[in-house]
Amino acid sequence: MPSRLADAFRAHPVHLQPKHLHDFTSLKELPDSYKWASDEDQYRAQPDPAHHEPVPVVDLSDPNALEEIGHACRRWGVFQVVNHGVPTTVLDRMENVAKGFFSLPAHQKLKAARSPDGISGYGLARISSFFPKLMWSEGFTMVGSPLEHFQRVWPHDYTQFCDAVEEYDKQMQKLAQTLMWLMLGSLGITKEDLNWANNSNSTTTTTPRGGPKKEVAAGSSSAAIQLNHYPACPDPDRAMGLAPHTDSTLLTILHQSNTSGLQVLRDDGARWVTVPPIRGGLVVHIGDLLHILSNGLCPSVVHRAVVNRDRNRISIAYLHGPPSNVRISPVQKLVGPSQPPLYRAVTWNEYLGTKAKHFNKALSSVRLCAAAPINGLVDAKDQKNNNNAVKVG
Ligand SMILES: O=C(O)CCC(=O)C(=O)O
Ligand SMILES: [Fe+2]
Repeated sequence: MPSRLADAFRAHPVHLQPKHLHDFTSLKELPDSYKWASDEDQYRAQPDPAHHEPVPVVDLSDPNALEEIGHACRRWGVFQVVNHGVPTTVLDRMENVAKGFFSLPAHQKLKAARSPDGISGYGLARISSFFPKLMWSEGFTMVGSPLEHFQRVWPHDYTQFCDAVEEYDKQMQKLAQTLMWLMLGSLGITKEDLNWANNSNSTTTTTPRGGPKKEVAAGSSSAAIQLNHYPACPDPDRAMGLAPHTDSTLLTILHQSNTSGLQVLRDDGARWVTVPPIRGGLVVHIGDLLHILSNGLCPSVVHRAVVNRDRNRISIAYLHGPPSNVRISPVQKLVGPSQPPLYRAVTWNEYLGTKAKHFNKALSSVRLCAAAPINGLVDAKDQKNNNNAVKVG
């Protein structure tokens, strides 16, 4: 089993490479390879109902924040946070890094291409290989320092971009820890209940730009930063920005630019609900590992990104996971004679490998008990014959 996050996909190389990406800006019509139609009807971009109950917004400075987070975690698996302490300037600076990178000509971006079995770099969404059609997006993943990639792309002014990422990472680490303990606290779980979490304060993703690689302290949590770009699309109703999925994290903190596109699945798969961008606000998703840790009490939210006709969209996901050596299993406190453990123990790396192999069936593949809730998702390849497949709209 790989012990470093960066090695999680070694055994599962992807065959769709960045060279398969089109130059989106030159396309005046949607090519067939991007048309999600007929067989993929369930995944077609559809408007969501205007008056659906909105995704909860939690003000972290509100004395009721813990209670509201508890409610959102159990009922939604997603919420937005405001007054979270991360300065808007830090978010804006990071958004500018993403905009700067994605607006480069294709040959420049390809200098930072992700290798087939690697985790970091520029490329198509990894989940693309599970679908017969391509997604209208491009991404850049950072695990560890982006220094090498940035030097290749911006040989003269990479430092300002590295600095923005480093500051973003620092702020997100802090917020992720705060949110994690609020989410767990709302379930009655304390630091004493998770021995691995006691010394996991010093987390690190990126390293200082010029300096030596920071050693990751034993017990420190791991993370990745994912930049996503969804260019304006000539036929948004037939395209898909990012197909429905759950995140393989404990939790994900998502910053979205001021263009909407993120949707979460609600009402047992009946409806997609848009998560509107809030200036300075951040979206928090529960990932599969927190779902496992909570013994199924908190759903890992199924979400997707749709695209727009006239506007580019950027999103930045901070993917927060446990220390790579830690086995995540349902917390003892939440297990009892009437609540048997629903999942077996997995490390983050092991789970990422499972996800790379089984995609939306990964959670059920680590399930111990038939009663464990799964979120109604099925692999696109199985959809034709499956009556319980997600219905959109
Ligand atoms: O762009 C978005 O809104 C969603 C991004 C996302 O789900 C991801 O990066 O995992
Ligand atoms: Fe996601």
